[in-house]
Amino acid sequence: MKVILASDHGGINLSKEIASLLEELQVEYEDIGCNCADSVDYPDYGIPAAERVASGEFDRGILICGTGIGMSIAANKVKGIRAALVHDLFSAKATREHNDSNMITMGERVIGPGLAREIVRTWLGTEFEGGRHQNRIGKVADYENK
Ligand SMILES: O=C(CO)[C@H](O)[C@H](O)[C@H](O)COP(=O)(O)O
Repeated sequence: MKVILASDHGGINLSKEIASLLEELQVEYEDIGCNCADSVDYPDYGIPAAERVASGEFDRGILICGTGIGMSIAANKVKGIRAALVHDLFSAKATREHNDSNMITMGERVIGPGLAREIVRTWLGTEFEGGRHQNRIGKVADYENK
């Protein structure tokens, strides 16, 4: 599995934590930044990351900002992206099983690194259930393709 990782300045510390988790798990990943202390704009990182998931270059993406909300809004504008804002373990599992989410977003100002690491571990390790959920995400895709 190939994962793309991105953050704005509000998510930089958590992003480094998640990068080290991906290394521990031996997951192939690319960190596209921001890797900076300066204030930046989350769409400048979230949208390019989402485009690279939508194109098939990466299987999954992890986006981090202060709240996770800005990154979620931005990523979900990209056709083919199902980005879930996740701050608990139940949602991390459910959004893979039910939504086949291909990106998650988290907020460094919302949760600590221990929970964030468990969320990523759970999300990466959970399969989509298909069935009735396939019909539902299909309806979203149909709307997106109109
Ligand atoms: O978009 C966001 C809020 O939904 C992100 O959390 C940003 O990281 C946040 O807005 C950045 O805020 P700052 O005051 O410019 O650091």
